[in-house]
Amino acid sequence: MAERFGSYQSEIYLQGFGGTKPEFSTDATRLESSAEALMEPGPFSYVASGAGSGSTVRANREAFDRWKLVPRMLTDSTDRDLSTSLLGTPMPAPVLLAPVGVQSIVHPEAELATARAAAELGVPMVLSTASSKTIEEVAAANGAGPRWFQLYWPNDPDVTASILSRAKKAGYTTLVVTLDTWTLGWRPCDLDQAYLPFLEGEGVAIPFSDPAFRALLDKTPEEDSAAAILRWIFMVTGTDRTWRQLPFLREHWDGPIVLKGIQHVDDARRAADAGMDGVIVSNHGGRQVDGAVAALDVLPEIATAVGDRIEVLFDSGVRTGSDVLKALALGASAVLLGRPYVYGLAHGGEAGVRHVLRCLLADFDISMGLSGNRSVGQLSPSVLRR
Ligand SMILES: Cc1cc2nc3c(=O)[nH]c(=O)nc-3n(C[C@H](O)[C@H](O)[C@H](O)COP(=O)(O)O)c2cc1C
Ligand SMILES: CC(C)CC(=O)C(=O)O
Repeated sequence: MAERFGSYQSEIYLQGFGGTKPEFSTDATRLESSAEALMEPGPFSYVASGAGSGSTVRANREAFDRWKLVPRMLTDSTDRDLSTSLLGTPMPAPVLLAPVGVQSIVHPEAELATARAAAELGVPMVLSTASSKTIEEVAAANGAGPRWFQLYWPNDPDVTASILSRAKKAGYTTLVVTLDTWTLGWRPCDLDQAYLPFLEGEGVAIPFSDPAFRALLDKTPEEDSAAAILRWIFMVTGTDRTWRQLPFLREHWDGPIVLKGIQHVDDARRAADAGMDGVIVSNHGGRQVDGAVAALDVLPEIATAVGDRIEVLFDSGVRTGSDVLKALALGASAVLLGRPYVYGLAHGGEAGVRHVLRCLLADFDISMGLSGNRSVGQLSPSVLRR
């Protein structure tokens, strides 16, 4: 029988029997509110806010609320199996940790804490290029855990090749290339505080430890960090990377490649035609284009168009076990979790991330069973009503 994540519920109730409440809330929304009280205003609003008026952040949630599950009874879903395998990565459940950069603004152990929590549960983490720790440090913390690497694509081929070869050597198996953030979105909450983590020297551990990047600088990052930071920002922003350059990534990465930030069905088709192995349907958690369509609203058409050719993953707005079920039923093969685990990190480092993951997996496990579903492969739009 597969691991029963739902047993976390009994664990919490049994502790309650002895008078002990869980250390952190089991609810993603309440965890966000308590994180606000814990964190400095700059870092909190950097994590929580979105682009412009926040309409896409809200749309991501509203899209989930429009779909309802229709539970079935007496289906004997006791012996359910949540496990799956994606692009060669075996997973205990169809859930990954989304790439989130600059985690040192949230907790001093940053991505190391996240990597340990993910490894303990066997949940793959996707390490961001904008990480506060190096590729190698995070791999060591993640140990035998599954790990993927997310690329913010530098316009210098030597730097790109060097970063990819470090990731490969350190055991990251799948490459996620983020396409939607070639410049930062218009984010009034951060602008009003003039808060940008990069400018405070956060999120540059990977370039600063990279020999190819360092070779380009007149002074080392230790001698002149401001110049090195600006050089890096200019290298990873701009529009000169297009579909035509994708073969370069294929030449320098021999594992699966997934394009993140796909929102139009024609871009998904183009990714499949270009020989990519998957796409992540995502609007970056509403952080880039204010007014962009909810990611869940474009998932079904993309899954229908390319789901038989490449893997279709999903993120933006996942908060509960039912959300995972809904995204899978609408065609995703797995979902990525963003902000909620960052709030877990803020509350309790590794233990906080572990708690958030265990809550999501327990909720998913229980919601699968109670709605009469035994395995993730069995989910289809027929379990939903709009
Ligand atoms: C603070 C923060 C930093 C992020 N950093 C990255 C990043 O470095 N690379 C990336 O591809 N996506 C990044 N994302 C986007 C996430 O990978 C993901 O798409 C998004 O958070 C999903 O939405 P959710 O937060 O509603 O779950 C970041 C998101 C947040 C909140
Ligand atoms: C360091 C940033 C570029 C991370 C990011 O993707 C974001 O803030 O949305």
